[in-house]
Amino acid sequence: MARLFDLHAIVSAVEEAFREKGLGRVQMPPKQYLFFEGGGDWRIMPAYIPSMRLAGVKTVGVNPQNPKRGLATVIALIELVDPDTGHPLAVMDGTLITAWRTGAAGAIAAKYMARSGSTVMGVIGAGVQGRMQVYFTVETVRTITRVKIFDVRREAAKSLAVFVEKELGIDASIVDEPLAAVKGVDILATCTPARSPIVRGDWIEEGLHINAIGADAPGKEELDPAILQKARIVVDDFVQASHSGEINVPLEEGYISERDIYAELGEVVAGLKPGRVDDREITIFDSTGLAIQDVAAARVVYEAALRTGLGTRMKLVMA
Ligand SMILES: NC(=O)C1=CN([C@@H]2O[C@H](COP(=O)(O)OP(=O)(O)OC[C@H]3O[C@@H](n4cnc5c(N)ncnc54)[C@H](O)[C@@H]3O)[C@@H](O)[C@H]2O)C=CC1
Ligand SMILES: CC(=O)C(=O)O
Repeated sequence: MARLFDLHAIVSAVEEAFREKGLGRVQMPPKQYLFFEGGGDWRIMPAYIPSMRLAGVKTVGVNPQNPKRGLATVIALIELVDPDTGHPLAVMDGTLITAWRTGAAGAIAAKYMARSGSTVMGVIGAGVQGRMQVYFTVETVRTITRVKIFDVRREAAKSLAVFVEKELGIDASIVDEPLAAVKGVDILATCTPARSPIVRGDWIEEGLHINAIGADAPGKEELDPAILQKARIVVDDFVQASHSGEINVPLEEGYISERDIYAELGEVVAGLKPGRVDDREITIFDSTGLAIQDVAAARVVYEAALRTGLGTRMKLVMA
C-alpha cells in the first residue's frame, strides 16, 4: 500500500468525490455503528459514485485503547466492487486509506476555508490522523512554514516534529499545553479521541480555521461549544455530523441548532456556497469521515496496483 501512495492523486480523487456529493450525485447511507462492551466500536460504510463508476464498502474498528496493545486505534478493510455486476474488484487494507483520505479532507477544507497565505498550523493529537492532517495540509496549502504540536504523550509530539522537520522541511515546535498550539496559528487540526472539550472558546483568535477531525462517534467532542456558536460551520455530511461529529454534543445540549450549520463541504467544493468570505471570521470543518472518501482514495491505490503489478490476483470461485 505504501509503495502505491500518491498524495496529490488522492487529494484530487477525494475532492472530486466531495464535489459529486455537493451536487447530490452519490449514494452513501450514514455509517452504521456496533458499540462493543470493551469500549471500542465497529462501523460499516458503503458508497457509490456513479459518475466515477466507483462503488465499495469499508469496515472500520475504532478503539483508543488499541495502542496499548500494539495496534492502531483505527483498523479498516476496504472492498471495491464493479458497479455493473457487484463483483469484487479488490480487497485491501483500509487503515492507511483512512489516514490518507482523512488527511485529504482536511487539506481540501483548508484550501477552501482557511485564510489565503496561511503560514502557521497547530495540531492537537499527534497520532496517525494528526500526522496525516499536517502532511496533507502542508503539501496542499503550500504556504505553511511552521507547525506547533501538542499531545498528552510527548513522544508522539516528538515523533511528529521529527517528521515535519526531516520529511516536510519546515519548522516544528512541541508545545506543553493545548493553548500554545492554538495561539498564533492560522489552521488548527484537532485529532484526539476526546469526549470533553480540549480547546477553550476564549483561546480563539480572529481568522482561525479549525479542522475538527477527532469527533466521529456519539459523545465525542474536542471544541468548547462557545467556539461553534461564533464560527461558520461546514460539515462533511449533515446526518453523520449531527449524530457523531463535533456538532453532535452541542446540538444535543442546545448550544447550537441545525440552522447554525452553514454547509456541507461538498457544496463549497462544487461552488454552490462560498467557503471563507471574510479574513476575520472563524471557520470550522467538522469531519466525521465519509465512505465516498474511502472508495475514491482506494481506487487511486487499486489503479496503481494494476499499473505496477503490485498486489495478489485472486480467483473467486462462485457457484
Ligand atoms: N474524521 C475522520 O474522518 C476520522 C476520525 N478519526 C478519529 O480521530 C481520532 C484520532 O485517531 P488516530 O489519530 O487514528 O488515533 P491515535 O491513537 O493514533 O492518535 C490519537 C492521539 O491523540 C492523543 N491524545 C489523546 N487525548 C489527548 C488530549 N486530551 N490532548 C492531546 N492529545 C491527546 C494521543 O496521545 C494520541 O497520540 C479518533 O477519535 C478517531 O476515531 C479517525 C479516522 C478518521
Ligand atoms: C474511523 C471512521 O469513522 C472513518 O473512517 O470514517
